Amino acid sequence: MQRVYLDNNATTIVDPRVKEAMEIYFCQQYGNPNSLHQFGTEVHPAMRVALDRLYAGIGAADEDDVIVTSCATESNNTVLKAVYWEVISKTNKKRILTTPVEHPSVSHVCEFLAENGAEIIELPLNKYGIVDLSTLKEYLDPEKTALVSIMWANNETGIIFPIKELAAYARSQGVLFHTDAVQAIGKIPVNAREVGVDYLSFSAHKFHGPKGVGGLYIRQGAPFVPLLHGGEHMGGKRSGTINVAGMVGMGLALELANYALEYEATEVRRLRDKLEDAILAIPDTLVIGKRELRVPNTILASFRGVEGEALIWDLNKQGIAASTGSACASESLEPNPVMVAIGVDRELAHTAVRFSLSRFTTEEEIDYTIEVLRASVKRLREISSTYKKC
Ligand SMILES: Cc1ncc(COP(=O)(O)O)c(CNc2co[nH]c2=O)c1O
Repeated sequence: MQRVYLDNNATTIVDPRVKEAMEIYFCQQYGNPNSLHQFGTEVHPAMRVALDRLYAGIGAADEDDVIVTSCATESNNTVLKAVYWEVISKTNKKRILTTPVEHPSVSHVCEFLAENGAEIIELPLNKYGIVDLSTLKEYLDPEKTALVSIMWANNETGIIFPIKELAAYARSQGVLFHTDAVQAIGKIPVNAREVGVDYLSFSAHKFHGPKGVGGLYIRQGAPFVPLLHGGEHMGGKRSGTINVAGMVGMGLALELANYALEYEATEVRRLRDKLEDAILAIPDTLVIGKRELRVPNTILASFRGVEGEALIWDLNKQGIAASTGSACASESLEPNPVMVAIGVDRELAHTAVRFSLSRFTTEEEIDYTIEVLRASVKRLREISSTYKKC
């Protein structure tokens, strides 16, 4: 049976060139970088190269900070809790403006901060599934707002948010801006200084780097306190012995991902659109978001009358890995929150399936997926208790 991996928004294969670059830091150059002896100091040049790649890869200025974390979840926690300690707990600016479709590593932190005195406002999305500038202007009170936190691209739909104009407005009002760029980096151009954000989170395993390593961009002068204290690593901004192999891998993966942006925008998009067109040719289907307003690799599709979980298990049995947009909750599936937030009817929101490609996806894999998908949907609808051909 052919195996086809179409869940790249969950995690990606490590680029073989990245794996090769990481290998020597396990059994040859394994010293602690903070050690003064040669086993420690010999890894410093590679760390410098990695940091240079990270700065260049996300468009950070020399005076800014880029810290290496364990993952984007840590990066998001770090930003939100730093703003809480440095602004919300010390001033009358108690508000965080965010969206209803953020990743839980933003939304759940906001819920925790709300239990500790923060005021969280979720900005309503427009019919395209994004926050538009007029909405931000309507809700942003600079006297009361500590931070705006809006993701660059949504992990389930791939819908891209207008970060440049939103961040510019927040800055004009003297309000800090954070973007979770996890699903944008490696898919579309990301430049922190160009868009003017104060904080930007990312994660290596989303762009063919290793799992367990992420990063956080901090604009010069942006308020900050560490999430992790206990040592002078990362200039005191993130304590803990540095994951040298992961840092080297993430730096190279980011450089390779940016080299491949043209390929993402053309070939990956072409294969995504080929699959999307085949999905839309199946009766009673829906794809969320206008494709030109999405990152090039993602499809969130609904197949009326077919539970999302049932379809991904059927595909899985035939070697195809996809995921549901919807979060499962015990035996009763929750409707996909993103689809609910952008107004898709709740019945359809139970039928969401996400397909996310990468630069390693082949045309043969897409052709196989189309063939299997057509048959799976047909078969599942024949036994569906809710599907009535419209
Ligand atoms: C937008 C976004 N932010 C943060 C994270 C967390 O990153 P990590 O801590 O480095 O893993 C994810 C992971 N998103 C997904 C993980 O599995 N399916 C997903 O869509 C994400 O999509």
